[in-house]
Amino acid sequence: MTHAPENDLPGSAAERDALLGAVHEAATQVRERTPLVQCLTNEVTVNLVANVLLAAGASPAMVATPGEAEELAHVADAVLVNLGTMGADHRASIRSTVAAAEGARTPWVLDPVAVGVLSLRTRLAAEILVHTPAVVRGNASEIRALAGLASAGRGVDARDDVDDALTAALAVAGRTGAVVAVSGETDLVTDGVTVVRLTGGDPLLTLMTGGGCALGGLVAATTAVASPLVAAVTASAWFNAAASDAALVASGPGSFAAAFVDAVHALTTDTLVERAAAGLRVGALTATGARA
Ligand SMILES: Nc1ncnc2c1ncn2[C@@H]1O[C@H](COP(=O)(O)OP(=O)(O)OP(=O)(O)O)[C@@H](O)[C@H]1O
Ligand SMILES: Cc1ncsc1CCO
Ligand SMILES: [Mg+2]
Repeated sequence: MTHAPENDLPGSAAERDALLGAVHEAATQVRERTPLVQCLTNEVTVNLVANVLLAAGASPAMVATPGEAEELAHVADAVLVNLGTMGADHRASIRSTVAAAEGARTPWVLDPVAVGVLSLRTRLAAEILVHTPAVVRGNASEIRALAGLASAGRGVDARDDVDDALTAALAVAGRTGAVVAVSGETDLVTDGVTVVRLTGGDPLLTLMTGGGCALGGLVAATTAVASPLVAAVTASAWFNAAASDAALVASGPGSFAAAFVDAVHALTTDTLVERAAAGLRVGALTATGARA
């Protein structure tokens, strides 16, 4: 079932306050519990993903070799699966690891990099989506492609608008049971009923390779300590606030990347929630488009 974006109606102040409280608790728990996040990520951005996870307070493990990746999925607190580069070993590990994570009830997050552009990864994404991911996190073009809608995607970067992806996000959430998080100038997070939009951040995030990949990593870390919806909202808010802080001191994309990792680390949970409150809108849908 799909919904028109205009059927997404504003939520109450109480719902918004409850979500902000849950964001505070989730960020606190990431730092207190240091979740072990197994990352099957791409060769381009692996270092940034690990550094952002460490800066946030999580413990990354880039364990992606067939034969041991599925073993760690039983022990890890969460798993990130990123389709950015598609070597044969990576594909084999992804298949066995998502099955292991599902069996062990370890939450896992899919980042469907460039799905819709290339058929090998598009087929792999469809194949693994049946293994109950907690969150699917991608840009608007990727989420549209996952839903089987026409997408303007050409490479790893989005060519579609986040608001155009709401219908697609709802379709993917309905089909997989996952929370869907769409990143862009405004981020959108939905479980198929609640729709959260977050503004903030900085365009410099798009000139640093791996912004989306690292966001997927932080979403995964947070699924270890919070519900998938709260995890995706917390990670998005954390990125938006840290990017704004980093942009104040950076002189370009290179220094921004270093400043961004510093800002992820420096952000207090109180400040994170204050900044999230300034850029967060909560809405809800029902099957008929009426207020839930
Ligand atoms: N125009 C923008 N202004 C502010 N923040 C943005 C903008 N575009 C994207 N972002 C932020 O950048 C981060 C990464 O999102 P993006 O949509 O670029 O992911 P992606 O396309 O998957 O990136 P990647 O290149 O890592 O694959 C998110 O936190 C998002 O909110
Ligand atoms: C640039 C690039 N190419 C394959 S994966 C990747 C990182 C952004 O998704
Ligand atoms: Mg991406």
